[in-house]
Amino acid sequence: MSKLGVFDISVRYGKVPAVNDLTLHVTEGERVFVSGPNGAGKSSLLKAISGAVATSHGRIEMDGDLLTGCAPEAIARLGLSMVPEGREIFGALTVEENLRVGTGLRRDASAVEEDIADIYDSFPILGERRGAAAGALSGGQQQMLAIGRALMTNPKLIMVDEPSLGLAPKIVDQVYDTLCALQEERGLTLLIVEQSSLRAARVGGRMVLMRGGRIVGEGNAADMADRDALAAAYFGNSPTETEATT
Ligand SMILES: Nc1ncnc2c1ncn2[C@@H]1O[C@H](COP(=O)(O)OP(=O)(O)OP(=O)(O)O)[C@@H](O)[C@H]1O
Repeated sequence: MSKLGVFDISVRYGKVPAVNDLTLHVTEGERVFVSGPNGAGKSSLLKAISGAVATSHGRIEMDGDLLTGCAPEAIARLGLSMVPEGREIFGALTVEENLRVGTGLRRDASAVEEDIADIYDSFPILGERRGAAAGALSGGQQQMLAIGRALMTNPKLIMVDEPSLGLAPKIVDQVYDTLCALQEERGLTLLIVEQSSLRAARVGGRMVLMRGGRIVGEGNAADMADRDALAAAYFGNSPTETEATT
């Protein structure tokens, strides 16, 4: 069953095209990696889905609900959460205050407490450090906090923009182990921007390769890492173009 449907969307920043006529379908419970070189439009795609940037045409649906034109808060209420690139943690606030950001308007105060307890169950280190300033956490712990905060709206679909950024490989392993465990426990659908095709192959899932705002390759992450599709995109030929010339 299709969880997320992106139909022929484009995103522009003034005259700069970032996403061009892109169509993508994500099935419920699926794990999809979006890869590709810098400037390919990966972040813009995620931002368009979460409502953070407007599309110039096309439409986006989740569970049949139209997301296009909705405010990010309304999209979050429908069950879609985003962990942004760079995490956007409030360093001067405590871990727990970071988790509570945005819950002030929730009427279900007891459910907020339960959600926080659930997050401490999933991330014991956050529970241990609940009173510490978030800025004092390690990079890996901050990534866990950003994921924990995204869980506070009880999403069914989580988008994560470059969870590996700036983290040592061992810590990246832990972040992905946690994401995969959460996916299993909560039946989540995951859409992840990941620069490393090898990493995506190791974690497993479907990989979508972007270049110039378009999808230029798609397949099982392990197969994609084996092929030269990624290199082709980096060096200027789409996989189809490469095949045509060999
Ligand atoms: N706020 C902005 N204003 C103007 N142009 C932008 C803005 N954000 C992104 N762009 C441009 O849009 C295009 C796509 O950028 P985007 O950040 O979506 O790509 P990306 O694949 O996520 O790259 P990276 O891996 O470097 O984050 C690039 O040409 C970029 O320079």
